Amino acid sequence: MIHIENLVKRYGDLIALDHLNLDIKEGEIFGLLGPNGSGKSTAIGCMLALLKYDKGTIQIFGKNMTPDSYDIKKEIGVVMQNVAVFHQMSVRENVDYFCGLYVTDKQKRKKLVDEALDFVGLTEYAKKRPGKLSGGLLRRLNIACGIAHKPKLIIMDEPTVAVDPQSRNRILEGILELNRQGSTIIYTSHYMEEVEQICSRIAIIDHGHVLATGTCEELKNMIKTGETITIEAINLNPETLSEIRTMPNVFELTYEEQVLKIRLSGGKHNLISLLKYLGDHNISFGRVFSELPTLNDVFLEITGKELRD
Ligand SMILES: Nc1ncnc2c1ncn2[C@@H]1O[C@H](COP(=O)(O)OP(=O)(O)OP(=O)(O)O)[C@@H](O)[C@H]1O
Repeated sequence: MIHIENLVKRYGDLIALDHLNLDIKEGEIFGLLGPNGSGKSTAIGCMLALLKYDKGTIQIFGKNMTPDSYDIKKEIGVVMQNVAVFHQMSVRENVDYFCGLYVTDKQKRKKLVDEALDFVGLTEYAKKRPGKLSGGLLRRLNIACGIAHKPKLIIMDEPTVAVDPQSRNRILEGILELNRQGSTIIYTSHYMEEVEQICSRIAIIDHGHVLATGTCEELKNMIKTGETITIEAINLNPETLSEIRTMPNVFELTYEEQVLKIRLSGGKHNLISLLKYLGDHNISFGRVFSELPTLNDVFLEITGKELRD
């Protein structure tokens, strides 16, 4: 559905996209995951031909995307990071206006607008002005405006930023439903939990470059970390730390602010062995956590820094 090859975009001296390559298939919810400033919004702007780029090609539905590719654009729905609605119009009039850019038949549009309002749970607010809506409801209105014309491809740029948990869940559920109804979705976020929850495939990007692509499982299998064990323990001495470091499967150990963090490369019964070691050496400890790898671990291993930074 989308093929992006060697995309380069500069803002003056800054290289925002550095030979970005992406292939997105029909039916996917494709996550673009990267920290702030990694180039997600710029990539979207280029895909939509809203930004000029310096090098590379972008094909959507098998055709080159250009600013006047109206046949392609009418099949795309966009939900941008910043809420863009008209405050002097009602909720319903806003959705009707944006839907009207694609659908001229009034009867057909009425049905689509009703469906979109119902879909985002704003039917009861239809006559209200956007200024009367909470932040979460405003985001839902932004989504209704972008999807009412039932596009084949929906591009969402961080639609849940600064949204309360209830609206966030509603938005994520809505995205899954849109996908079930047949839309392919591109979803950008720096929240790894969201991406993990809804995306069928993910590209991790940093500095305008794709670092890894795959399903969540595939990405986690690319890294050495199989398990991370965290133990609260006070005043561990260097001898203890070096003994733990030599235990089977341990490949990294840190001890900061009385918290011991051990990364292990797979293996079984790691936690039991560690607790036995602490017990045998009369070392008292507080809370203990064992975690399977997250997308943050994938990012950390590839870049050496946290996704949350
Ligand atoms: N109009 C602009 N002029 C100059 N630099 C820009 C412009 N827009 C973005 N940048 C820079 O390009 C880089 C990529 O930014 P971009 O907004 O695409 O990243 P992002 O991953 O979408 O981040 P965020 O989640 O914060 O929106 C950043 O270094 C950013 O400061």
